[in-house]
Order: sequence, then C-alpha cells, then structure tokens
Amino acid sequence: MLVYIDGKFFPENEAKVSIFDHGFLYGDGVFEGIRAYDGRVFRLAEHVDRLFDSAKAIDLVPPVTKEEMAEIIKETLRKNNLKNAYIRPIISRGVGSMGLDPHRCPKPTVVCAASEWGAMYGDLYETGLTGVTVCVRRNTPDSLPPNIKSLNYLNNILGKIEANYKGGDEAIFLDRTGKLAEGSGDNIYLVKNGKLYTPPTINNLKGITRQVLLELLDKIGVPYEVCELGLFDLYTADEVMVTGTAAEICAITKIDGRIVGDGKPGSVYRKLLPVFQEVTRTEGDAY
Ligand SMILES: Cc1ncc(COP(=O)(O)O)c(CNc2cccc(C(=O)O)c2)c1O
Repeated sequence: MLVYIDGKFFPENEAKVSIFDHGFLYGDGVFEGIRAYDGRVFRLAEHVDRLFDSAKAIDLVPPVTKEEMAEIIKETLRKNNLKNAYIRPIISRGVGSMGLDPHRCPKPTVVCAASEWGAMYGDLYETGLTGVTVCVRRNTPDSLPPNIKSLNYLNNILGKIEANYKGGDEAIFLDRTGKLAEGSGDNIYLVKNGKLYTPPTINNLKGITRQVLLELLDKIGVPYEVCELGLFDLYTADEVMVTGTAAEICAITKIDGRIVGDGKPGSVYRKLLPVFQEVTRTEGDAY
C-alpha cells in the first residue's frame, strides 16, 4: 500500500511520521473515515468539510485547501488501485518540541492511507449485534466535544474495552446526564411503533451516515424524531440500529441481556438496508 505523507507517497513499511509529531505525542490532530464503493468516494465533500470543521474546532489551520485534500484522497485511491476501500485522511498539529503548546509546531502533518475494506461486522448484519451499555460516559460537549473527530479516541476505546469484557459486539454510551449518546464508532437509533428516534448531536459525532439515513427515511416513508432518549427507551424499543462509515447500517438485537423486538433485525432496518446499499453504490465522486 502507498501512503501519502506531506506531498509524497511512501510504501507502507517506509510510511513514518516523527515521534515529535504532536499527533503522536498528544493525540493533537483530526481525522476522517471515508469509504469508496465501486470506484466512487461516498460523500467526499461532506467528509472533507467535517475534517476541516474538526481542525477549526482545535484551532489547527490545515496546510492544504479542501480541494487539495479531496484530490489527495482520490490520488491515494488511484495510486493503490482501490475500488472498494476505507480511506483515512489525518491532519495532525505536526512536529514540535516537547510540551503541549501548539505554538511549538510550525507546520501540520497531512497523511492519507487507504485499504481494501468489506463489511465491518461480517454476518452480524443478518443476526444483529449484541450491544452493552458501558459505565464510561461519552465526552461532554464542554470538555472534548464529541463532534470533533480527533485523534483522541481513548473515550471510545475505553467503552470498547468494557464492551469486550462484557461480551458485547458494540459499546453503547450514555452521556454524563444519563441520556443516550452513541456507539463507540457509530450513531444510534431506536424504532418504536413504526417511528424512528435518534439523539441530537450535542453528545455524539455528527455522523455522515446518520445524515444519509435520515434522508432515506423520507424516501421510505418512515417518520422520525430527533430527541433525547434514555435507557428505558433503549430497553423498550421495537428495533435498535447503528450507522457509521465503517459499520454502514447494522441492527442491534440484544441489549444488556434484553432481546430487542423478536431478536431479529426489524422491518425498518430491512427496508433501510437495500436503499442504503443502492445510494452508496450509485452516488459518489469517481476517481
Ligand atoms: C464516535 C463516532 N460516532 C459516529 C460515527 C459515524 O460517523 P460517520 O457516519 O460519519 O462515519 C463515527 C465514525 N466511525 C468510525 C470512525 C473511524 C473508525 C471507526 C472504526 O470502527 O474503526 C469508526 C464515530 O467514530
């Protein structure tokens, strides 16, 4: 695999950044997770916009324009001859002396890697995931806003560690007030009496797949509401599902030992999946 680093492509075994890069030293940087389907990058502009919003939120001025970033992403896919891929663009604060002041870093680092990527959860799309709520709370908006897709994923990873030892496929986070937030790497939705519900994005990442799903609901005639939700809503839902660029759309059929609905992916999920697959396989920027 060839990896882009600051204007050049390197074989993956030579793709190195300095240990004095503050992205490595302090997690001081931002990233995106993007997919390409059949030679088209899905929602490229939206991902680049979010990457630049995340950078703005941490007062990091990217050394490339949005157009240049989009071209780097497409060039990385072309160089690796990838048609179906997961793409990881990263912009870090860059190399600087020890000490966390960003002023120590004169120039941000830009990286882009991509690899062949299929279905994240394999055959669990058929059976549904097992979700477990975790004690770790999602970052609060006034500490490290969950809307920033930063290189600081330890909050998410701590939840994932807890889900692993509890035997869950996915961690379900509440926020510090006990309201439903999201999964470790995906947004979450409930269905009750034919209507879909999802939390506002104050306590979760503004998911691009979430945006696609909400657009598709209008298409398939399923009403939805963005509102605060809690454990009771989670435990009494007829359906639960998660979305993310990596996860795509996946049902959760068991939560904290409780069977969701009849224990199988529900009717709204089954209506959504084919239209989501249609959109991801027909839209996008060719490269
Ligand atoms: C915390 C979080 N919430 C929601 C999403 C879904 O957002 P999009 O619909 O825009 O992708 C994400 C993104 N999901 C994500 C990002 C990076 C890596 C992995 C992984 O599982 O390796 C997952 C995420 O990291």
